[in-house]
Amino acid sequence: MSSTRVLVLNSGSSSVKYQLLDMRDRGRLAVGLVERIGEETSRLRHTPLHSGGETRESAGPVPDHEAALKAVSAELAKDGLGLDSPELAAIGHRVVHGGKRFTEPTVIDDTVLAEIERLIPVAPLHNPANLTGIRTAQALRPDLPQVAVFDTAFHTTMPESAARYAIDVRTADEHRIRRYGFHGTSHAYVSRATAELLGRAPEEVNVIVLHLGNGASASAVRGGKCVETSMGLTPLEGLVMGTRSGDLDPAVIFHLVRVGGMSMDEIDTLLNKRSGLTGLCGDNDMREIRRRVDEGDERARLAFDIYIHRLKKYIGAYYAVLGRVDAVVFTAGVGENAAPVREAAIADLETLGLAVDAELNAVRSDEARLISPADSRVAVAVVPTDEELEIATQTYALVGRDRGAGSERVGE
Ligand SMILES: Nc1ncnc2c1ncn2[C@@H]1O[C@H](COP(=O)(O)OP(=O)(O)O)[C@@H](O)[C@H]1O
Ligand SMILES: CC(=O)OP(=O)(O)O
Ligand SMILES: [Mg+2]
Repeated sequence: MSSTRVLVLNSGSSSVKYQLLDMRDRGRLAVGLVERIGEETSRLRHTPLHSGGETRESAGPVPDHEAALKAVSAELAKDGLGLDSPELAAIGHRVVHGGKRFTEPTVIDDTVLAEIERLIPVAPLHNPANLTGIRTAQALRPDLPQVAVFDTAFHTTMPESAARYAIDVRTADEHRIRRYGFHGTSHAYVSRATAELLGRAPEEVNVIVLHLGNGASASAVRGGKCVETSMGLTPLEGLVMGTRSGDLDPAVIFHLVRVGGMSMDEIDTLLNKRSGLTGLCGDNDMREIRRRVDEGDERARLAFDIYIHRLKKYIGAYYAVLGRVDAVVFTAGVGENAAPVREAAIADLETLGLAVDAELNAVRSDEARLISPADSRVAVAVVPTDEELEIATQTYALVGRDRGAGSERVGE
């Protein structure tokens, strides 16, 4: 029997998203999500697509990522898709921080694990969850290749002028302080899919990608290569996010220590978990914020305005970086679903050739689509991201290459 299936695990700080795909047709056999890991109210949602089966939901505490993965494994087994299947070729993992070293998908061994662990201080919300996902999967299937696909990889093409902070070079080099960028798998997939939507080759088009999920980042992609992105050493820099502040005068931190008497850990928590939309108005979900705005809630209105103001600044900046822009594209939970965010971010940018058609913008769809008027100089688009498909594709390509032609024949 040939092994053509890939399980993809996207372990976030408090969730695990997963997909099982058959790489012969890149079809999804099962998809699911474990949310609110570590809380009393954890929830698992599993859909066995291969059998057209109903979505199954279960609630109850899932204490950590190891327990989450075991629960996922049990759900898959119920559909005969368990991790023990000989049809499984590999497990692909999203790993958020790969530092400077990992520019390509990588088969995980002890050295790779050690490097992901070394990078925990610069991705404290993400790399520990990624590591637990990998270790638990290794324990369940020690014989199977596990592949890491790094969020940072796509951004390694950024020129030094964009990647370096203007601080003392020796200090920066000693501590490997530079801008790495994140969500790269999404930026790569979406920029390519945008070129396809425009009917042009990726090498020909310049795109500004706005990945607006819970974490949010923008990138400027010239001819298929990233030249600038908004996240930096860590996923804290840049846009206003669900719970993260994004850009900030670094002196705010000195002030909070010296005048506010706060510890570094308290400030870390403040900026990563109690800031952004949550910090501004108490909610991080854009649906809830829009509902409150529509009811006339002033705090929610200000939070929304600050979110949009930052987004607009980045659109303008990346327009200038690229010089010529073919498309501005919205993706991820907010970008794909929140029409008011798209409308407000593009409003009053006609002089840049940017506009949104209200009717097209109001359409709800899972398809990649244009939302700019037909005569627009620059396309504005919504392109759903698919990090899991991209990770599966990269994982399968790598494992197929590594196994070589000979091993395929064994046992067939
Ligand atoms: N219909 C919707 N309208 C507005 N915002 C939405 C909608 N659906 C999802 N979102 C937003 O998308 C966010 C999650 O995006 P997602 O890309 O899944 O994030 P992550 O991968 O970081 O968990 C939610 O916090 C919510 O704000
Ligand atoms: C890197 C990052 O911010 O990821 P996420 O949006 O999944 O939190
Ligand atoms: Mg995401």
